[in-house]
Amino acid sequence: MKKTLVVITGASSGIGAAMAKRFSEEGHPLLLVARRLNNIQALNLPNTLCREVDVTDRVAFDSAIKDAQAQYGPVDCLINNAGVMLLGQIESQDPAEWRKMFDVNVLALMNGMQAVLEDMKARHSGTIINISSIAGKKSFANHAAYCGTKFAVSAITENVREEVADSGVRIMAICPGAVETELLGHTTSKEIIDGYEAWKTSMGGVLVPDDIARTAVFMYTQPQGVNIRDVAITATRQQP
Ligand SMILES: NC(=O)C1=CN([C@@H]2O[C@H](COP(=O)(O)OP(=O)(O)OC[C@H]3O[C@@H](n4cnc5c(N)ncnc54)[C@H](OP(=O)(O)O)[C@@H]3O)[C@@H](O)[C@H]2O)C=CC1
Ligand SMILES: O=CCS(=O)(=O)O
Repeated sequence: MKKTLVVITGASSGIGAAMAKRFSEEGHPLLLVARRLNNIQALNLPNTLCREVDVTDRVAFDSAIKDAQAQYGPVDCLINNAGVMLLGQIESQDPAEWRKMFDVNVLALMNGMQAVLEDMKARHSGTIINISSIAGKKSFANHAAYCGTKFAVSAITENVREEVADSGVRIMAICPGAVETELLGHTTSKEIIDGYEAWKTSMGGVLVPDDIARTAVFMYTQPQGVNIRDVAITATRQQP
């Protein structure tokens, strides 16, 4: 059977890059988007359109999806993975940091959902996987704004799931705990980064991106009539 188009945002590193490799191994044509075009091109995956897109640019995001559909047919799976984590305390954090997190983690994710949902509903098929976080289920030190974005992602995912369930379209969330990626590197407080690294060491290491990639493939490859709504996945030794 012909494999269908999978779109992955934030595929230039970490979890997104790992998912790109896994879905490509499954034989899917891909649209990979991120700002670092070199990184996604360097994955060198077959049947893959790589586009330099800032997901907060709705027009550019839509246009990349249209181009991929012209080449590979309808989007059967959209993975909204692009995200930023700028840890800090509300009393002292630069508001530009939380604005950026809400723009990328929440508003761009909604843009992505809107770009593909109408067509998926009309076809009575399709899957959207939103990458939320364990920080979308509970609070963590220095995570107030980030948790706000991920609680929003989880809430939007569940709400839209109900809205489109009757059409046969699946909406899923994956909520990872700490994963070894570049994510922490954008936080501006060295003290917070050091504390987070010490926490990771204290649990003997964390998940690797492929742990999440395998999870996404497992969820997606269930029959269309089966929707694994929400998966929380953490290192066994992660306590909170
Ligand atoms: N690592 C972890 O511990 C956890 C991560 N997550 C979530 O997983 C997702 C992936 O993060 P992870 O792999 O860890 O981190 P990385 O920093 O390695 O990857 C983040 C990805 O998002 C992309 N991105 C960021 N901003 C934009 C933008 N404006 N437009 C397009 N792409 C963008 C980056 O690409 P580029 O810079 O090239 O644009 C990059 O590919 C995020 O949503 C994160 O919140 C959830 C729980 C745990
Ligand atoms: O999303 C990030 C993972 S954690 O910091 O909440 O564990």
